[in-house]
Amino acid sequence: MYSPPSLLLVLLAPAAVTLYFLWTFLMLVLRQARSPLRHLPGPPSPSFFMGNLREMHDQENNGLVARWAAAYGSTFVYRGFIGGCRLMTVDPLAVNHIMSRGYEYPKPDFVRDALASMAAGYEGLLTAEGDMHRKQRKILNPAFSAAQIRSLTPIFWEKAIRLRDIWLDITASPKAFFTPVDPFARTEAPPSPGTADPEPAANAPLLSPSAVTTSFLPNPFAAFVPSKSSPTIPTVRARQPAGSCALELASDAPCRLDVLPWLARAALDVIGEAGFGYAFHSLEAAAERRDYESELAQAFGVIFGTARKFRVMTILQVWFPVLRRFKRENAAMQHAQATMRKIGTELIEQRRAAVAAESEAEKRSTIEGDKTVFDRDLLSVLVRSNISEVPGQRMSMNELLCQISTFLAAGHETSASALTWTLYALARCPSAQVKLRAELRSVPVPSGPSVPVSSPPPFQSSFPQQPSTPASVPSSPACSPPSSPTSAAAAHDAAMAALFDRISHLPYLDAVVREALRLYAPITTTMRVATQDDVIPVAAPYTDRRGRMCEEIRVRKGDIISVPIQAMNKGRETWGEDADVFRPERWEEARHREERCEEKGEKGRGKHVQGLWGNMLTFGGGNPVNGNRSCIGYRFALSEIKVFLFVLLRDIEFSNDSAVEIEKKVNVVTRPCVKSEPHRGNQMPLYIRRVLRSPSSDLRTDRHFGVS
Ligand code: HEM
Repeated sequence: MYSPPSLLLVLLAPAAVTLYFLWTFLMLVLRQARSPLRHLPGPPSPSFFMGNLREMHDQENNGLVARWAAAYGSTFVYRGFIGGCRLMTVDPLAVNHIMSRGYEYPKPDFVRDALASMAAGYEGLLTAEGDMHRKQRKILNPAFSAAQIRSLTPIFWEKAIRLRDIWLDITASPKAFFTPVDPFARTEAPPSPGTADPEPAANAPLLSPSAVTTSFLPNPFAAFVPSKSSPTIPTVRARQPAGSCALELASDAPCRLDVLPWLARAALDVIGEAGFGYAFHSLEAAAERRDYESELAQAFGVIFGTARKFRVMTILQVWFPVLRRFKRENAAMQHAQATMRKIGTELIEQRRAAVAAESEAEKRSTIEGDKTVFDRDLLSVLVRSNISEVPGQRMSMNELLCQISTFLAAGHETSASALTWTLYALARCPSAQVKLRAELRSVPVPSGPSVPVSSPPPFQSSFPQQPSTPASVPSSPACSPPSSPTSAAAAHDAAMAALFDRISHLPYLDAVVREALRLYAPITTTMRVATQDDVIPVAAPYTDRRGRMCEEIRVRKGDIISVPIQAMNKGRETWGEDADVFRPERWEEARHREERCEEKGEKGRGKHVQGLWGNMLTFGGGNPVNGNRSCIGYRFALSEIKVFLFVLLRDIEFSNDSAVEIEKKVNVVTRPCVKSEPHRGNQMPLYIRRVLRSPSSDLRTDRHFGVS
């Protein structure tokens, strides 16, 4: 029976709530006022409420961090909400100290919250902290070993070849093609169904979703717009790009193509199959202009794509954690999350059965003295950890489901962004492109009869998938003629594996990838919070606001720290006066310098930043003992990028229209935008054309779309 709340309760409840808010606010203001960071130099704050956050919105295009560093030194503070000081440092020693203490300097709660909505919770590798993270990292590491990544390369080859063939088809008949909807274009308001014009005039405004970015909160990745309700966007226009030069003998007129959605789709297909044996068929869906996407792709898009607008509530949730419980989730989001869970569970169950069967077979083969290679692909690793009886190696079902979302998200948009910017850099630097193509073409590729590529069996869902067509590439001429499909496949795999090894060590390809990832780091900034008072060493002493010379940075528990990855990758002290210029040769020069030093028995120049890769922070940094938060998928990404560049660049010439100004828009991942067309959202229009004397028959795939 309903009993009315007592009057005392009615009076006390609002008072308690008010007290909570006042107390929390007071504590926050007090904490900020007592932070030793307040003594550090830094730019003036244009707004009490927003601090410098609005200024930072466009920091990747206006060199803000470099300007601040020039004005205030390598270590300074900027202001966050209600004037809170946030540390920003480009000092390598300080950055190493922070990044190598992943558990003492975790991601701030508001960053974790934003990532958690993308990674479906707090139990994925991106969002887990402390012991849970340590355990997960240990379990997952084998799935990202060099040998394991090598075994995934057939999928990279297949997708790269498919994309190349689609693009070559486009160069052959540009009018027949349309730019697909970017599966991860951030949308503000999805266009209403039925507005799509299948063949609008070439100069018609593009009905692209408009971009929404917030620089102060790392928003979950982006929006998937099911093509049913989305416009088809014609950006293929036969027009000579201003300032383009004939790089080599090229056929056809160059046609304008928004490469971003194609690369996003290719990368999604790669991580789906390589990570979980799930065939998104995202490239095919676009190439065949199908009006449906896979069930998981749709759900994925809704979850990651809900554009997070700047709301007062968002800020309040940063200050008052209790408000985070009142996050609204609409019906579409709930449905998408349920779908993700359902498919995730099905994927896991399917693989669990396979792993159990394999386990039995292994037991038998051990008895018989035979040796079975145990699968180490990501999903199998996850599933095995779920059934493990060792507590330290066991992940719960919820952790498993979080990892699926985490890796789908973390593993595809970053790679797509990296590839997009690399093509852009090469389009703007014809000499580098020609040099790279010459190197790539100097590598003989296997030729011969087509044989099926061995890739993980596609996941069977209720989604009306196309029958999976295995990619085919020729087997190596060096191999003896295949006597059976199995031996032919093995021969082919061996030939392609050898080709992969070869391209992994191509010096100019490596230099191009490094230089592109230096200048166009897909993740431009990361944030950390101090969990205890600490003293951070610096390489360059600085003068604080009181005129004192400081040789360290004092931080207090709760202080927020920004690590400007991109700005550090462009630091003149490390990279020289031409740090802003795309010049792959700098990597060759550095290598020669190091070789000379080694010959003389001297130590090299030494690392400036102990980043995971190439002295850069592009893939983050970390220390296995005290919290390794560096990118677990960096080998995966580098292999994927190199294979795609190898396949695409050999046959296709890329150029750009120098009148079209491209800007960076940061939304966790850095994506391109045309400055004069912000309403069109993220895009990267380039001009492509087939390079003549193309060895396009060298690397082939059984295409079930397009023309030859
Ligand atoms: C060019 C491509 C990529 C770039 C530039 C990149 C960059 C990064 C960076 C900077 C971090 C650290 C973030 C931080 O500390 O705040 C990170 C973490 C991570 N990356 Fe990547 N990533 C790429 C590709 C991938 C791929 C392909 C995968 C998976 C297949 C992946 C999975 C992850 C995961 C799971 C984490 C979290 C690791 C942890 O906290 O232990 N990334 N990535």
